[in-house]
Amino acid sequence: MKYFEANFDGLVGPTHNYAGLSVGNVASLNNARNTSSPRQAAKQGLQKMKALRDLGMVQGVLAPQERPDVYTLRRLGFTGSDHDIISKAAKQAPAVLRAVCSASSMWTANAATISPSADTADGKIHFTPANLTNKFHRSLEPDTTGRILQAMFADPNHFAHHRHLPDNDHFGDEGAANHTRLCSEYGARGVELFVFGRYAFDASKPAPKRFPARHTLEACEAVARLHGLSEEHVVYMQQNPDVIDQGVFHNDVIAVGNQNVLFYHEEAFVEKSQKLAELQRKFGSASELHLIEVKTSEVAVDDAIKTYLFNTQVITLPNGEMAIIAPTECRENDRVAGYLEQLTGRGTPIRHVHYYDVKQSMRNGGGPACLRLRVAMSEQERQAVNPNVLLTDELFTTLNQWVDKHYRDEISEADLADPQLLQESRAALDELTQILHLGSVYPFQRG
Ligand SMILES: NCCC[C@H](NC(=O)CCC(=O)O)C(=O)O
Repeated sequence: MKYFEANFDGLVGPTHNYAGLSVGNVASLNNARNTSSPRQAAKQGLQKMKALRDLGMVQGVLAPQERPDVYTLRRLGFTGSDHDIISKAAKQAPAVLRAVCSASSMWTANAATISPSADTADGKIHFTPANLTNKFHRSLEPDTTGRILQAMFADPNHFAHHRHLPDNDHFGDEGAANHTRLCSEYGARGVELFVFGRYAFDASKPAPKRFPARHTLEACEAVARLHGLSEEHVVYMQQNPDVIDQGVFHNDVIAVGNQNVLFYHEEAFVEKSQKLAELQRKFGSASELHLIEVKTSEVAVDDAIKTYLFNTQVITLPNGEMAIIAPTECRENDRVAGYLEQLTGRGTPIRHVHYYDVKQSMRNGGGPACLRLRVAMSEQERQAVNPNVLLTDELFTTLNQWVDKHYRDEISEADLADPQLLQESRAALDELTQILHLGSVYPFQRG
């Protein structure tokens, strides 16, 4: 049977803005309070999705969330009509209003962790939404994410959905941004590499000092248990606390893998050689595992963070060759562009580099890899996916028209206080659930 990897990209929501919400994420803080363009952001995302589809990939769309989140404002004591609540929050708690307006669900690498059927005990694809506890604005995502994933992957014969882990920093879970599956081919059992920032229950272990480690070992272990993975096919690696302190808030800012390739920076991991040897052993010898290590002398951590060299997608094209999908920031940096140029000629499976402009997302610290959730699947499993979320030329046109109809050109901080934004957002999402046949996944549709 044919197996492949599908990418589900987050459609950027109508409230996309720069609120400086993510301490430890350098781009988010540097661009705080700048004016954003939701329309341009959504279109840049759609262009990348279309480009991957044109390369012959299976590409899907993951719907955004309802924002501003007035339900959370109600829980925080704001009362009255939705209009009143937003006005009061704008006056009394502007920082809270900014957080509940975030379109951060666009970074679907943080939506969930997914284990394909070849790896799980019951032969189903398993999904666990990430609880994203470390950032308030992101902790509002998991319930709706879970509903959207269930509406996309509904067939219980093929798909198993778990509830997100307990909402507490001890089980901080950032989803697939810290999870990499290595395998000889997509349909064969793989090794699932879980990367964490700290130990929740052992203060004697290394941890960053300046910026938070969002994801714990204990969260990784819980997800591996829920998904029915075998110990012999799982590796846990700790992120180097020093690079977290430089702004590597997720592993996908410093490493990316696909099939038999792991592309990572020299400084990415704690106990690197020992852990890579374990990975090598668990990977087995069905095919060669390519460990492509980028030295600090080739690209410094700082340049990797600025350009998102590792927040690239490494994809396998239909002809079996691999391509890197990079943000244009990589092409604009001489060192990084030079590195990528020579990489394609080095005899590794990576043969091509393609650059795309996702600047609206990059300014909040989200590159091409942050924008996508990967699901390795068989043709039979693909048949069980809600067909309306898979990108076609027609859906691409429909979604661009939908963006043109509903999205603002610009959003500044003051616009977040405009209650009209909630009405616009709900009207857009109501139409979107019809386009994507998702049913009533949003709180405003559920009464
Ligand atoms: N995987 C990339 C995630 C980027 C995301 N940025 C943000 O939420 C920034 C939002 C803002 O500052 O407006 C984060 O840090 O989790």
